[in-house]
Amino acid sequence: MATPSKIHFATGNKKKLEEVNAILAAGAELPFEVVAAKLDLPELQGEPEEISKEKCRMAAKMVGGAVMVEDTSLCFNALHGLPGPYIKWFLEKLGHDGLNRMLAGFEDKSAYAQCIFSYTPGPDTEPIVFVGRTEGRIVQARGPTDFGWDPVFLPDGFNETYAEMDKTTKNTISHRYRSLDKLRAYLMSHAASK
Ligand SMILES: O=P(O)(O)OP(=O)(O)OP(=O)(O)OC[C@H]1O[C@@H](n2cnc3c(O)ncnc32)[C@H](O)[C@@H]1O
Ligand SMILES: [Mg+2]
Repeated sequence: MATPSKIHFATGNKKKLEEVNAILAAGAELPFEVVAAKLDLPELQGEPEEISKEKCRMAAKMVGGAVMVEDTSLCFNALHGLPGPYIKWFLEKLGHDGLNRMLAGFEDKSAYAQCIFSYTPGPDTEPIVFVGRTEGRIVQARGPTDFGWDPVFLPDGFNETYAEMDKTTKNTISHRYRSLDKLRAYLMSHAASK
């Protein structure tokens, strides 16, 4: 189905919205407009791709139009991918220090951040999924604490945590950038030619 002129980004997270806007603004001019829909969507459980699609279907019903949603996981390799989609609660209950302590008994501190965008042009269409990953490791918290687990995630190839680095740098290497870039390419290639 052709890309509509207006797509709702359904999220309750202001920081995600800021990054999505910044990432999209840094690229080519878009043939569609992204508008924020502050919906309080349930935190579903299950496999990440299924969670994301179901959330997208629910949001599309609520807004009655085209929707994109996004879910972010933080996966520790020593724990076979956990906390994964449950990172929100682990962070809330344990804090940055607790996330480090979870890995205290393991030599392997490697982790990856994963972002899944789902998009649907409307409530009656099956959502499609775009996955982006950034590899790194878990370190003691460094940098500003205004966005989730940014202070404890050190992306591979960098000496600064997500929290310490420039926003513009994070937005060219992040899990969010990598999945949103795929969604953007899809939307651009499906835009009706004028
Ligand atoms: O309404 P939604 O879009 O679901 O927003 P949310 O805050 O509930 O977000 P998630 O369900 O995706 O949960 C992911 C958790 O990881 C945090 N998070 C998401 N993206 C992040 C990023 O790029 N850096 C650090 N923390 C992030 C976020 O604050 C949550 O605690
Ligand atoms: Mg959520």
